[in-house]
Amino acid sequence: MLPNPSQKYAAFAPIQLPDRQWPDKTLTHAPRWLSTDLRDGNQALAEPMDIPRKLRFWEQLLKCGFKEIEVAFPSASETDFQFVRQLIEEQRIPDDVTIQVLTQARSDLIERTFAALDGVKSATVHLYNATAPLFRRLVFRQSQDDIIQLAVSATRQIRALCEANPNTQWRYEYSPETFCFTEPEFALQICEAVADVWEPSAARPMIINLPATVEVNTPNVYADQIEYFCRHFTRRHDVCISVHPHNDRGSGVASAELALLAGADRVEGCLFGNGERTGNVCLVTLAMNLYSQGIAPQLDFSDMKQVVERVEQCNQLPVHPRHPYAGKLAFTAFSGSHQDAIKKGFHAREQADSPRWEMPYLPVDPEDIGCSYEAVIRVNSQSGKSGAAWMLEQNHGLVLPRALQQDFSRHVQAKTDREGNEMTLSALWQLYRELYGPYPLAPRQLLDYRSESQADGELQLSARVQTAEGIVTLQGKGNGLLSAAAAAIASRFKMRLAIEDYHEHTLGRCSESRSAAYIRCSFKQGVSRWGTGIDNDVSRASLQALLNALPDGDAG
Ligand SMILES: CC(=O)SCCNC(=O)CCNC(=O)[C@H](O)C(C)(C)COP(=O)(O)OP(=O)(O)OC[C@H]1O[C@@H](n2cnc3c(N)ncnc32)[C@H](O)[C@@H]1OP(=O)(O)O
Ligand SMILES: CC(C)C(=O)C(=O)O
Ligand SMILES: [Mg+2]
Repeated sequence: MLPNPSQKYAAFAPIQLPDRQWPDKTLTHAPRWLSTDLRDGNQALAEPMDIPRKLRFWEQLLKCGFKEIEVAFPSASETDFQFVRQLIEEQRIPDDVTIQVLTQARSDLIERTFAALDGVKSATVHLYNATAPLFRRLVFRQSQDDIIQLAVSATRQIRALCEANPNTQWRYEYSPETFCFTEPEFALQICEAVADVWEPSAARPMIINLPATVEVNTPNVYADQIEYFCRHFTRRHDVCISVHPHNDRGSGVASAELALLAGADRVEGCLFGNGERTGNVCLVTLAMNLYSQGIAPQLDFSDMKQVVERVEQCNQLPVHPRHPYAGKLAFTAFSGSHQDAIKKGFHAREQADSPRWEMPYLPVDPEDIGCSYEAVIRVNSQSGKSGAAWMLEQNHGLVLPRALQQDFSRHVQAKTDREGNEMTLSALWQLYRELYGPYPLAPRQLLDYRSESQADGELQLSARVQTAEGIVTLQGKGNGLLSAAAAAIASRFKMRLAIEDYHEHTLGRCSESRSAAYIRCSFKQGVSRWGTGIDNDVSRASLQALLNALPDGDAG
């Protein structure tokens, strides 16, 4: 890279608009959406879609609720042409959906475009030509007047062809391609000239699409350009102003949002930001951003995973795991403090009587877009006590006491740090059972027990326990079941122990629920250990928890 890049790259001169209004506006409703996945998205693929792939994508777009879909550049290829024919001839276009097709301002290409559209009920014909100084000078080698003439005469031809086919409801879209680095006055001038030919009205709909063909500015500059255009365009109230941001600087979404504040009515883009170079603006992100602010986006992503799968299949490109709302990791927290806050958020939500979503770190409820809470918290060496506790609670119903969470977390931390891996749920559960029970077959498995109240108010316990050496019988007395059991263990296994902590809860909500018991015992030299027992009977669960808290072997 250059030590002084200014020798090579000139900074863009921002537009002068000191009385700009857009910074004080807020978004209150969804814009009109146009998906250009089958055109701008498609033209950016190494292997453009064949007709079956295009059809699958088309069905997906309908399912998501798109009402305007740019389906092809019919004069570009036989595939694109035939795709449009197939949609029309097989009557695949719902009455409330308008297809759009793109053409250059070249007479033969316009003819071919109309041939593709023959017999369609309604369609938008989209004409583009680049207007920026660099393109006028380098690509077209034409003056401003020549460039205006190119657009005007193509519009005349399009109008005539529309009028020659009155059975179709026609809409016309004009894009001064490269708008975002065209002189604002010239962009206005060419759009005025084109609109003078089309004569837009309610009966003759027109869309002026102002693309950020290559994103060259910060989004506020694009917003200024849009506001300037909207304020000065003579026929503003007769046209729909559309934006078409690309993402070269990574701010396509911000550009679209600020452009909407600045007066745009419509956004063109692609699902998950596919499109030329770094992509078109991502329509999923834009829609979900509105949704997260309580605004119905008029697009449906209730089954986000399915949409991702279908789009990946059609585009043959992966959706990034960190893609907003849709990536595999979009709702996942590995880090301890995030997990702790999310776990508290979910607990608070269970108690809350308001539907309001108030969740640390999660801007929307994953359930709304068909994602389970399973992937929300995952455990590795960056995780704290809450992560592992959450996974056990969600998947095994165990609500660990805080001190047990801390104890377990130390073991999880040591293991994940040592192995450098994420810990799966099954590995986590296995570690938990190894440390605390409940085992399928514990080293000391309670078989049965009897307890009797004594005249002195104490309880006499007799319990049979299966050990590796065979069945042993424990006998002890205490002022309750657990103290009797502790006395019995102390005498049978020759260990000193004291019960320091005891917790129990039911697993699940029905009356046949099982119980989980957690016990912490201290042994000599300050050693303490936890055990967990699960049983249909709470007393058996407690006794087993106590047995599971004992150290291996007979030495205490
Ligand atoms: C920003 C965008 O996404 S714009 C859309 C871009 N999409 C595509 O290009 C995909 C489909 N395109 C194609 O298949 C081909 O480019 C075609 C069929 C349209 C045209 O192919 P060709 O006739 O071989 O021309 P080519 O693609 O090289 O186009 C360049 C010529 O078109 C001219 N041109 C470029 N854009 C336009 C336009 N919008 N209107 C009129 N002429 C144009 C160029 O100045 C150049 O003219 P020249 O040959 O006299 O120098
Ligand atoms: C054809 C136009 C709208 C385009 O795709 C662009 O400018 O990016
Ligand atoms: Mg584009």
